[in-house]
Amino acid sequence: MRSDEIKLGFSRAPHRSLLRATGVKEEDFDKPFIGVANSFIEIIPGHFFLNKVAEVIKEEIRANGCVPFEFNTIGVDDGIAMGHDGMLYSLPSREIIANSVETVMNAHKLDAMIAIPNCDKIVPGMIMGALRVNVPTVFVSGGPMQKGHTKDGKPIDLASAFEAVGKHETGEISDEELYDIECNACPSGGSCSGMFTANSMNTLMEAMGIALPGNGTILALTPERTELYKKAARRICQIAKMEQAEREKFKIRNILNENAVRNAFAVDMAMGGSSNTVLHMLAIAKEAEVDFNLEDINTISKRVSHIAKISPSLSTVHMEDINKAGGVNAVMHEMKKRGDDILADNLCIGGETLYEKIQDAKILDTNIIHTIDNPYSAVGGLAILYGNLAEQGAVIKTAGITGDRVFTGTAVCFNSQDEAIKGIINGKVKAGNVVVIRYEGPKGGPGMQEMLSPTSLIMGMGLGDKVALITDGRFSGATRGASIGHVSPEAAEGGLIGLLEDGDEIFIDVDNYILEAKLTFEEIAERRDRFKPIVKPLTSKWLKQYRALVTNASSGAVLEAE
Ligand SMILES: CC(C)(O)[C@@H](O)C(=O)O
Ligand SMILES: [Mg+2]
Repeated sequence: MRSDEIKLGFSRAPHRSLLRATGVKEEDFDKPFIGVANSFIEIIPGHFFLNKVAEVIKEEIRANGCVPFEFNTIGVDDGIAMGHDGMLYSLPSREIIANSVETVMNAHKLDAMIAIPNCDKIVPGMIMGALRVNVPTVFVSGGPMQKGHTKDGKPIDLASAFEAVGKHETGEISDEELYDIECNACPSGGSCSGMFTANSMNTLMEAMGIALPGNGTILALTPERTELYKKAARRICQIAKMEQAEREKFKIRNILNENAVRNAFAVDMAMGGSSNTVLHMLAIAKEAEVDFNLEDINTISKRVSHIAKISPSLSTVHMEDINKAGGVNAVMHEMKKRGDDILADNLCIGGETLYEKIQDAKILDTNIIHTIDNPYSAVGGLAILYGNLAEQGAVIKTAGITGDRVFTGTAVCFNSQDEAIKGIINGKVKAGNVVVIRYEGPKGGPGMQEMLSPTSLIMGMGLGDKVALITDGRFSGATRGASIGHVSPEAAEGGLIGLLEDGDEIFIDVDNYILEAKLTFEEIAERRDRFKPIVKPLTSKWLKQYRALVTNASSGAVLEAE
């Protein structure tokens, strides 16, 4: 056992002494030590109950002959950090989480891990940490939130709350209506109810085979979810007690391989996942040492049909509806009917292969999960655009476009999200504009802010199908409309987005993957000569460290040190 390093021999008497102080009994020294990577934190609705979840899991681990050691990571609630400089810390928190998991698991030589994430950055952070540690690992997320309802019964969620701010701004809704939405959009604990970033990542874990079926869709705080926690705990114990050769198969790098990464993107396409999945999956692929690049996404997108539309792309459908309609297994079973190359067969943490896992799954409601011959679209819900404005790529969630897929507009430039919010509210943005928000990339922000406030204001103010938005920052999973993010290279590293001026003509063609500024070589060269990138003043030591090490979005905004 890996934990023999801290358990065996006379030289480890002090180590055992310390372990005894934590409650380890004589008979426990023969058992596998399981790290329980939890993310209990009181300020996130998807996490405030995870202390109780960990208790259930630890009890099951003890009952199954292993010894649990719980530790916790931090988390940022993107919704609460939204629209102010708190969001600068959101993406960087992914690195702290990855580093925390690596630190605790490796410092104490634990044998296996069960990870309990839920919201946006906690999921990829824990996966990245787990990949560095590379022991058998089962993921089981806290679970999604129920959808909410207004007083008159209309389904709502967090996206409705953000868009309501724009509607209130234009006078379309009253103070009372805004208050009704505020009080009812988030009716329970869990990760916000739509296919936002958290639930997208929790769903992709099923496709990658690192979590058991139901992980993406079974509601939090339900008996069904508690069963899933227990099942996951039993499974990690089963694996931890296997003979070494058998156990080896379930080390996370043997499960989360190239096939798993490709399967994750395929499911993402079929279900219209958050644009943030691109950033996180690229970072995960890098950590797993899998050869996967941004360009590969369009190849997958062309092959996969979009068959499940969920909020924010379809405001009436939420994760609980997908669960009732058969869950992610039913989606995968249906997707596979389009061809053998849609999903690769691959070992899953439950012990079966992906094909075995989905073979009996059925769609129970074809209004919610469409059949393969009746897709929402024949291509997937995400696309990567290229052109002089995005030589290394930019991301758009095609599933969320409400207006034209070809758009020519004139640029209105803002050098930060704050400037953009003020500009939009003050009527600086008009139909036919392309809103440019720059210096919000991983380095420029720093931290690549998620911009649900500007995109929701645009939707809420009725400009959704009349303007486009491009940024080197990123969006929320709750963002809709022609919003193009992750523009790389970013302004802070000299990308053309930094050279744009008000009035420039910008051309977007989603189906041909184009994002271009209509500028001549001479114009660009002349502007580059007088270009001086803005460096935002920073007081935070952590954000300074982050800015020094972070790479751009086209490589997942990972930290790189020599
Ligand atoms: C606050 C949200 C909606 O959770 C957002 O963080 C996302 O990325 O989806
Ligand atoms: Mg987010």
